[in-house]
Amino acid sequence: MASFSGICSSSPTIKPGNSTPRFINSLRTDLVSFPARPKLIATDRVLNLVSTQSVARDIPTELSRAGDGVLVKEKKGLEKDPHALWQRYVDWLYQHKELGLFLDVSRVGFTDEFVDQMEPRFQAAFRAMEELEKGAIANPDEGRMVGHYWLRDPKRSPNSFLRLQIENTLEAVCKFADEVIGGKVKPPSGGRFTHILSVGIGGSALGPQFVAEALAPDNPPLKIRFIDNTDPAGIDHQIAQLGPELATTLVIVISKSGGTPETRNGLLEVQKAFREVGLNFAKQGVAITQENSLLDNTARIEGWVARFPMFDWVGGRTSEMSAVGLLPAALQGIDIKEMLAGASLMDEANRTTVIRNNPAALLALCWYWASDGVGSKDMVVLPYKDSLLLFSRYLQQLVMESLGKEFDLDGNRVNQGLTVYGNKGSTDQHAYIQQLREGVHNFFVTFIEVLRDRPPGHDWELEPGVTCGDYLFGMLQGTRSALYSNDRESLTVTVQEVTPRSVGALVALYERAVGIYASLVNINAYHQPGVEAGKKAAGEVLALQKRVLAVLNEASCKQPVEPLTLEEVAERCHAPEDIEMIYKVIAHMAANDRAIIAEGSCGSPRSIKVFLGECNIDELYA
Ligand SMILES: O=P(O)(O)OC[C@H]1O[C@](O)(CO)[C@@H](O)[C@@H]1O
Repeated sequence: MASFSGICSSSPTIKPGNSTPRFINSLRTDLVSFPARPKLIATDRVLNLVSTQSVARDIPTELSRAGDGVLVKEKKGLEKDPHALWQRYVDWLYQHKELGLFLDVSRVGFTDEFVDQMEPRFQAAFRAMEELEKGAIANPDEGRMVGHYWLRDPKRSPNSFLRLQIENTLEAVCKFADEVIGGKVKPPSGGRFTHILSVGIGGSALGPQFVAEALAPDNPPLKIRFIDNTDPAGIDHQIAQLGPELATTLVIVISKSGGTPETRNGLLEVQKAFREVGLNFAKQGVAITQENSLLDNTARIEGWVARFPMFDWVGGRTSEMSAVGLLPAALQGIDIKEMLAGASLMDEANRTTVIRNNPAALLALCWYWASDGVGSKDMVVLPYKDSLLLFSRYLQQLVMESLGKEFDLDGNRVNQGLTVYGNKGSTDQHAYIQQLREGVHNFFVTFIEVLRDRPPGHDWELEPGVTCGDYLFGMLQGTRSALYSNDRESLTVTVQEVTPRSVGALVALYERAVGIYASLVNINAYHQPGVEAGKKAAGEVLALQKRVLAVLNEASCKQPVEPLTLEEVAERCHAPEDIEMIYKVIAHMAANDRAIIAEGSCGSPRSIKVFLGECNIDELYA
């Protein structure tokens, strides 16, 4: 059995100090400070953003003419003259020849003055990005470097150790994938691995899910399934769908921290399923995680088939080009080197400091304009291609977990963010486009267009001169025009084809746009402190549930059994203030036959008397 323990365990821990990090914060002396929560004052053709805070000295007079503390952004009506609009289209059209990628921002109404006014902020953002790529501590709260750009261009790593880590991991991923596909690494039952069951959540699932949907061939060497939740029925479904092929399934458990509860639960459930049919999980398990995490240690001690590293300096939501995204992709026969090449080319294009030549900066400019730099409008992402269906879901985490922040880098409460949702065109035309065209005006659209309809030689005309793909094209163009004519702004990203290269480029484009936009609005894009609150609260609920169980158990062991009211349970738990949560815990247990409602019903909480079906004496005296 191939062992990759060398890759995962021999690396010394990299301390930020090893790479002479610079603090991005120190760069920000020349950044403007931003309005915390601008009050919007709309006039006929002018929208004034009145800051509750100071604006920087370098805001051009045009913007700050209303006086200190006031940012005035002119919003003219959208250009409707066809000739002027065509000129705008031509003037602003961005093309990346080698990638076959275009970006059209002509249907976003920013003015030349606005671009000029934003110029100093963009230059500061470009400098911050340059420092980040050199190894600065770009995630100051967590004291971490942010290195996902090095994954596709390892020579940009701040030191040779990191470079080697990246290169070795890529080599190991390719070798392992070749050996699995070629049958050298095989399941204990013999034959070949036929399936992947990926267990992970958030950034440890969304990238692999998006890429599988976008790029996996119709008959991949290994078919992939995902467990990305702690929903037992969902987990059972995935395992049931595998059926006897569980014996030829490679289970890849992905977790940067190695301690995410949903992923741990998924792993325990899968291990149970293996035990039940007499399979040895360790012989089919692969871990992708940080060195010495709980998951890493479990995999090492239990002797799993392989372990691959997840680096401290790669965030979950930007991990698609690490082993997290590359291993599942390679096992599905996707050309991961092409994905990396596409991302690298896009990164290179995004290093220019000329806004109009920098596609990520153009995106950030449009986001800022459309949402007033405070997330006042939502971003609707509409790929007109079924295989890109999950792009909007992938972007939802990338953008919202990165930009949705309560405080800016100076500690001001800003409640920033940019809401992302979407599905696909033209399907959504028959769902919510009605509201986009005519209803509440709280969004801008990003169309994702793919020029190639089908592989060459497969197209046919379903009516004279018109193919199925022409309809899709027509729907996209029609929707774009119809929205614009009603003053709904949109931008369009066009790629020639959905290939590993273009998908890599799309991922890199949005990763950089998020980074630049975060600089523009002065927030840390690389941490997620808000997620902790929900996790902590979930832990408290489960702790309360254990107390409830102990109380009910004690009452249920009495002779005769003593059914308790909710008030009695709450009192015996010493948690009268948690009575509502206690009710919910009991209702959930009752729905799952783990508690018995002796009197009353869950619809009338005050009427309930409850006990446990079984008395656990051992627990009582534990
Ligand atoms: O890879 P992990 O550590 O299991 O985390 C999964 C996800 O959970 C989060 O930390 C937020 O809950 C995401 O940022 C991350 O992608």
